[in-house]
Amino acid sequence: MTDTADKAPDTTATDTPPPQREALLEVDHVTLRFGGVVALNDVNFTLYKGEILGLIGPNGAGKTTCFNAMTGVYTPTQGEIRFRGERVSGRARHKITQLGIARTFQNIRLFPEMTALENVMVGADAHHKTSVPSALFRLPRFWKEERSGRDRAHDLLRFVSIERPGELARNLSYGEQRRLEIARALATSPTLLCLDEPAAGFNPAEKDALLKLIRKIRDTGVTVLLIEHDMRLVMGVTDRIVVLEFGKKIAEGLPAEVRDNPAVIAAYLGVPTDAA
Ligand SMILES: Nc1ncnc2c1ncn2[C@@H]1O[C@H](COP(=O)(O)OP(=O)(O)OP(=O)(O)O)[C@@H](O)[C@H]1O
Repeated sequence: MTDTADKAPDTTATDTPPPQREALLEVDHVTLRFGGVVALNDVNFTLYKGEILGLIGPNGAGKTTCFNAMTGVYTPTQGEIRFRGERVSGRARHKITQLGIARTFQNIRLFPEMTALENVMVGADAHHKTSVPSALFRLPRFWKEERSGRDRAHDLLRFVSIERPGELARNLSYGEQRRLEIARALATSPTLLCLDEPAAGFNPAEKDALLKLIRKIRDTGVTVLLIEHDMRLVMGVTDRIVVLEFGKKIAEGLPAEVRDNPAVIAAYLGVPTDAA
């Protein structure tokens, strides 16, 4: 993770839109109010299977609220969110995980006193079929799931380049902890992975490694939704970008289109659109 710090990221991923346009997640005219605050205002976009979609916007634009609405933390005031055609709005969080949506958080939320391996195995539990009696009495199904969960957790740790599965999460480096969160989310075998500012606090070399990891995740067939403030990373890794400002969608398109969009430039520079 040290030799690529100053190289511009490979932007080939931005040249071609995804070949298949099968809708995976539809945010259908979603409005979400917190009292007087309109955190999302008639937001409408579709995430297609197999793509890496960036969700960007200045602080307070509504990005995390949008993630929270997709993952069952909040129910939209108006509109709905559909995943593979099924309504997710208002469903319990664990049901949404079982449908195939996983996420990481802006602030690291690991179990610090558990090992890296155990943290990932907790993620895999979302799909375990072991009944309570089977777990209590250690019936064969329990051991079978325990073993396969452990093997898969080892594979996932290798996938995110964590070499110390037995280390307590709190003893891992900051970068490792962030990657461990990703491994734990992947352990739920998601169809869609939502990453909330995964590069926060990373140095350029760590960002380059993360860019490669996100592509590797997509190459395994997982669709990725990425909230990220680092424009170099966003422009380098996403296929398309949706831009929010004050809860409204102000732009959507290929990274190059979004980068040159006057409304987006104005939103980031904090000047009125017609002055940009
Ligand atoms: N639980 C809540 N109660 C009240 N207001 C909220 C709540 N969550 C978010 N908001 C407000 O909704 C708006 C959107 O916030 P949100 O966190 O979604 O923005 P963001 O784009 O993720 O910002 P950042 O980049 O700073 O994380 C903000 O005005 C915020 O203060």
